[in-house]
Amino acid sequence: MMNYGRDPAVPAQNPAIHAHDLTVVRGGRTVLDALRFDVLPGRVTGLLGPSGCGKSTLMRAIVGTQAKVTGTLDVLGRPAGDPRLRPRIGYVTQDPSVYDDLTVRQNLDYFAAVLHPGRAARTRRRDSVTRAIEDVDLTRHADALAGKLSGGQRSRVSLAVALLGAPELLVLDEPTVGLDPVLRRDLWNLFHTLAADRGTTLLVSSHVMDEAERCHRLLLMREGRILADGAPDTLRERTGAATVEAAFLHLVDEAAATTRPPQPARTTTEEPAR
Ligand SMILES: Nc1ncnc2c1ncn2[C@@H]1O[C@H](COP(=O)(O)OP(=O)(O)OP(=O)(O)O)[C@@H](O)[C@H]1O
Repeated sequence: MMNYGRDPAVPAQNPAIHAHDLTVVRGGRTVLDALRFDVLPGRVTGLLGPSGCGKSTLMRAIVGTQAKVTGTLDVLGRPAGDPRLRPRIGYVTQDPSVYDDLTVRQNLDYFAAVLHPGRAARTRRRDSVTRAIEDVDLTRHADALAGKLSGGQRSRVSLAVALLGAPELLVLDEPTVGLDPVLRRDLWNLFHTLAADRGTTLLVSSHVMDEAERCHRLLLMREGRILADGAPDTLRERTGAATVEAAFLHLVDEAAATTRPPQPARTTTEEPAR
């Protein structure tokens, strides 16, 4: 793995996520292979790589829902999966987790009641529901049934659920898939607002490389390994590439060149192919 070191613009802080030798085996296959990286607090970190490279598995490990995780994985200063982390982390999977027969507000009311139960928390629940709906720009649709919303709107309801408890860490698995360019831009603006105004740490996965340019920091993944981490500018400068996509391809070629096994010498005693 190539580590480009700390971004000089970022002060030394305890990482929000620290991984060392992080390995995950699924169905007998090593899906994450000895990963080592830090995610800085209060920043938007993009987890980028092609489909199947292990992004969702890594996110599941971070939020504590993945089995067969070995090595070190600390999240907000505690081992991943520690029950005390649950209210501090918001996680949005690729499939929106909303009830179609409830309105947007009813969906959020339900999850808020799980998060902050009891009569005494009523005002807090109402305020956090209203704020979460505003955050994802669904105020106009608050009373619409979730089942009648578009795919993009439904995924924003899921995001609103994750925002309810004002989590310190937001883990978002491909949140912009299927969204039109305007919504994608608005969501990225929201991510930056959350980081800047609330100090939230965001880890956002995508397989669309142009989204990389919107992140403070990047973790570039391929085939269960981290190819590089660093700020987009640093990655571009280090590889001499004009875009993060070109930098990624450069790093893929570089990694292939260093790991390619020596070619066996051709001999004349080989049996001819039939
Ligand atoms: N239960 C399983 N058993 C064996 N292999 C699995 C299992 N689940 C996932 N995998 C494999 O693990 C690898 C990583 O999957 P993962 O879902 O983490 O990738 P991803 O980068 O999130 O992909 P996508 O963007 O398509 O969701 C894939 O190659 C997948 O085939």
